[in-house]
Formats: sequence, structure tokens, C-alpha cells
Amino acid sequence: MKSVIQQASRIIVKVGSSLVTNEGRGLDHSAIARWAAQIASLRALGKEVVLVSSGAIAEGMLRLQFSARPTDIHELQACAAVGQMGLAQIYETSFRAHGIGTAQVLLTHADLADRERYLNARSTLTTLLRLGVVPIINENDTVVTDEIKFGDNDTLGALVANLIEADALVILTDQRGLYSADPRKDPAAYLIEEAQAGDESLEAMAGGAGSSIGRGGMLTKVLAAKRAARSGAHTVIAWGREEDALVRLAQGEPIGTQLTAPTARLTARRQWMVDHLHTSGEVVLDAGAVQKLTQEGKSLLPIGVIAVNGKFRRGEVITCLDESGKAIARGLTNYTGSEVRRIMRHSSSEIEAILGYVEGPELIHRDNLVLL
Ligand SMILES: Nc1ncnc2c1ncn2[C@@H]1O[C@H](COP(=O)(O)OP(=O)(O)O)[C@@H](O)[C@H]1O
Ligand SMILES: N[C@@H](CCC(=O)OP(=O)(O)O)C(=O)O
Repeated sequence: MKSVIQQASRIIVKVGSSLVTNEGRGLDHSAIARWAAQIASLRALGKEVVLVSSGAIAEGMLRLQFSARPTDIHELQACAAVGQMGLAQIYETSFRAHGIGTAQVLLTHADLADRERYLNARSTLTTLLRLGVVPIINENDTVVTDEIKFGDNDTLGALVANLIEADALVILTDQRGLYSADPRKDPAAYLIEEAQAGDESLEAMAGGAGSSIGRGGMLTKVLAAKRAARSGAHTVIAWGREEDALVRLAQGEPIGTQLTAPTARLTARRQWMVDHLHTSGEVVLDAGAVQKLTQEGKSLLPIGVIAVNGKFRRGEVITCLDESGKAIARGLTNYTGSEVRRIMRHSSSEIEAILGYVEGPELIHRDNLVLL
């Protein structure tokens, strides 16, 4: 068996609280420096990497001199806000040593459920990757209460994998992978080397967190793999202190537990788009635009739109019709219905003059477009 990471070009790496904070004793600077070095090697292989890192609360607890995890939600939020400064600082320094810039991105689950914010987060992250930056993501703990109680970045990692259609999610934790039972409790537990993401028998094997600092345990990791698989991303769960784990995975060595996605990436995305049956609006295209979309695999530009039906917001799914009224494609719109009415039949270079801003030269980018 070869690791799926060898073929993956866009990878989400999630490092858990139990790892990054070395069981709660502040941030483990040398471990973080080693992951940064490995990610730099992955980048040199041409892979794009997004890091989802926990550890803000644990670092904040240390800085604010809490000896135990506070139970008061607002004290937890204060810890997260203080500790996030430490996290950002250490990642920036560690990646700088390899000539790589980092960006701090704080997200909530609600951000990713909102179509417009979803599209904005997606565009920002893909732009950062294009600019050669490593985005460092954490939950925006200041504004949420539910997530902070459960403290689960595994789910966030999967949501980000769906968001930017990553090929793989690597969850680094304090165990060598998923075992048949919690190895802290069952000495006979054995490592599961490979399984299909979403296989329900895995959920029964996975227990809660074993350490005092980790929260979600294995169950959130198994569920994250199931979620990541919805957009076709494979998941690997591995021990974060395994020597050069990320680099060896990229060389094809199977390490930890590999949970493969049953559906291919593009099929999964198409399915998601086609499932949005209730599209909010329609645009009618001229023959030239129909040709570009259906024959040449191009994006839809406003110049090819001749009419708009219905109301829709940025980020919603709209249907593209040809002049006879036949639906030919569906996709996520970069502009609202009223904006499209103003920019249709115009070239993309005129968008700024008409609207005063540009969300992108395309009305629907080809990555967000499915032909019917
Ligand atoms: N089947 C299992 N296999 C491996 N670890 C398990 C299993 N069930 C429960 N665990 C526990 O999950 C813990 C990892 O989860 P957690 O502490 O939340 O880590 P992280 O902070 O990396 O998210 C392990 O230390 C282990 O005790
Ligand atoms: N966002 C918080 C907690 C997230 C968290 O601990 O998640 P996990 O690593 O999945 O146990 C933090 O940075 O401390």
C-alpha cells in the first residue's frame, strides 16, 4: 500500500492540542519547528499545504497562569485570545526560517455554513496558496461558545478540506493512528492501517480524548475523515512525533491509519453542486458563452450573459441557460443578481468602473461550475 499523500497536491495538516502543547506545558517550540521544516519540504515538492493548528487555549492558560483549564466560557475565550498570539508568533518564526510566509485565519463553523462567507474564505485561502503563503487556521474562539466547549479542530480541518477541495487531510495526534480500541485503556488494541472513510465500524472503535488537554479524541477524527470524504479528500491519522512523518508520507510510505474516500474528488464536488436543486436564480447566456463553457471548459464571464432571472446572493448556486431556455450548467456565483444585471454584456475589465469593486473577473469560476 502506498500513502495517498504521495499523489496529493493540496493537503490540510491538522495538529492537535495534545501535540502542539506537549500535554499542556506551553507550546512545544522544537516540535513546531520540525513540522515547519517538513511542510517546507512538501512545498519544495510542489504541494500546497494549509495548517490547522490547535493550542491557543493551552498557551493562553500558561500565559495567564491558570493551573487548570477554566470552566468559565469567557475565561476560556480570554485564554484562546491570548494564546493565539503565541501560536501566530511561533509559526511565523518557524516558517520564516525556511523563507515561507504565514497567514493567520480564524474561522467558525458558522462562517463555513454561510454561502457568502464560504466563498470569501475559499477565495482568500486559495489566493494565499497561490501567493506561496502557508495559512495557519484555528477556530475563532472569541465569538463562539459551542465549539469552545468541545474544542474540536478535527471537524474544522475537514470543513477546510471540503472548502478548498483538498486532496487529503492529515491529522497529527499523540497516537500512532486509529486503534481497534483506545490504546490507553486496552493494551491489546491494534493499529488499523487502512479502512474506508465513513465505515461505521470505525466509530465504535474510537473513544474520547485520552489526555487532559485534548478534547475530541478519536471519534472526532473518524467523523472528520467521513466529512472530508464528502468532497473526495482522503484522511491519514498519524503520530505527530513520528520522525519526518509528513515527508515520508509524501514519499508514499504508509504511516498511521489511512482512511480513503470512496468517491473521486471531482465526482463528489459535482454531486454536491447538482444536489443543489433549488437554485436561487438563472442567467441566460449568448451562444459564444455556451460554446466557451461546454466545448472549451472555460469560466463564465459577465460579457456572455444576456439576461438574469430571479434574486440571488454571492455564493449561491445559479443555473445557466442557453438562449432556448435549456439548462446547461450550474455554479456558484461571484456576484449578486442585481450586480449581474449591471455588469452583464460588459467585459470583466469594466467591472470595477461599474460596481466600484471586483470580486473576480469571472461570474462563475470554472472550478465552481458543473456542466449538466
Ligand atoms: N481507538 C482509538 N485509537 C487511538 N486513540 C484513541 C482511540 N480512542 C480514543 N483514543 C484517544 O484519543 C486521543 C487523541 O485525541 P485528542 O486527545 O483529542 O487529541 P488531539 O488533541 O490531537 O485532537 C488519544 O490520546 C487516545 O487516548
Ligand atoms: N481552538 C482551540 C481548541 C481546539 C482543540 O483543542 O481541538 P483538538 O486539537 O481537536 O483537540 C485552541 O486552539 O486551543
